[in-house]
Amino acid sequence: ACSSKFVLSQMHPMWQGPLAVPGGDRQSPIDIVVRKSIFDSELKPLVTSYDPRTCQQIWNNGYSFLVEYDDTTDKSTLKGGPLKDKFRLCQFHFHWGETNAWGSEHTVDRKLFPAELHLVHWNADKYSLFEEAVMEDNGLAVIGIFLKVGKRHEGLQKLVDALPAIRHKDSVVEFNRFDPACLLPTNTDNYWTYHGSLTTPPLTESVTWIIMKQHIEVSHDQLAVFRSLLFTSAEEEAQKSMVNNFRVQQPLRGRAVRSSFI
Ligand SMILES: NS(=O)(=O)c1c(F)cccc1F
Ligand SMILES: [Zn+2]
Repeated sequence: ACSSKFVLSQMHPMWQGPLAVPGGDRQSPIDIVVRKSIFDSELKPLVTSYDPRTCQQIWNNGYSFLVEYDDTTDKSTLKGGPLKDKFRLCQFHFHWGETNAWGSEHTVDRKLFPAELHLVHWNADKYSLFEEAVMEDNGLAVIGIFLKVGKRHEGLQKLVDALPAIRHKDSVVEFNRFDPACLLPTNTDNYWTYHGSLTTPPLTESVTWIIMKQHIEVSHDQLAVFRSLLFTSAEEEAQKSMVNNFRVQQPLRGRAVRSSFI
């Protein structure tokens, strides 16, 4: 699975990261200005094919919590949409705030959501490992899904129930048979797409972002459990609650944001 050692390299909750990234003209996240996005009729519907049996573990990496999948075969894949190649799911994780007023990384016409889900995939047609793909400009495809507070998300509850076991940084528990498809919105045909970067170190500009127009709903209590996680390990004295683990928005630098819908 794609061990996100990359994310380990930063600890600070309101991580701002290096001010300038070498050649950083396609950084993420960004604000999506709807009226400036360009409808592209060539954009296809997304094709996801996820096998819950490839779900392996859930762990706290000191920045977010990750659900990791076995990406040694083509069992859980993403294709279609803006993508030419077939991508393998390696992990999904979230970003959230200390209150419901903010927490997402991307925004839509400056609208902030309380949280954002990222499903991370790498280009298995061109590369053989996540660690390799992450350095290439067509290496990764990340689906971004906004969370809103509302009714309880039944599918998410299994994941929420596992969080107390990984309260501290570097804790991991076995986690099987979770189908990430249950976290997708009902409509996955409407999305924005643009070329960007990882939003955590090493910030490599290797990501085709696919941001869903339709959000999913989770309950206030489910989100509160996210905030019960800690940035700090069991050994550390001061416990810091894991909140505001999002990056600040980055300049568009002339990039086009395309939409799959009018
Ligand atoms: N946030 S993000 O989706 O850009 C991301 C990745 F794609 C890969 C690893 C860590 C990470 F945080
Ligand atoms: Zn992310």
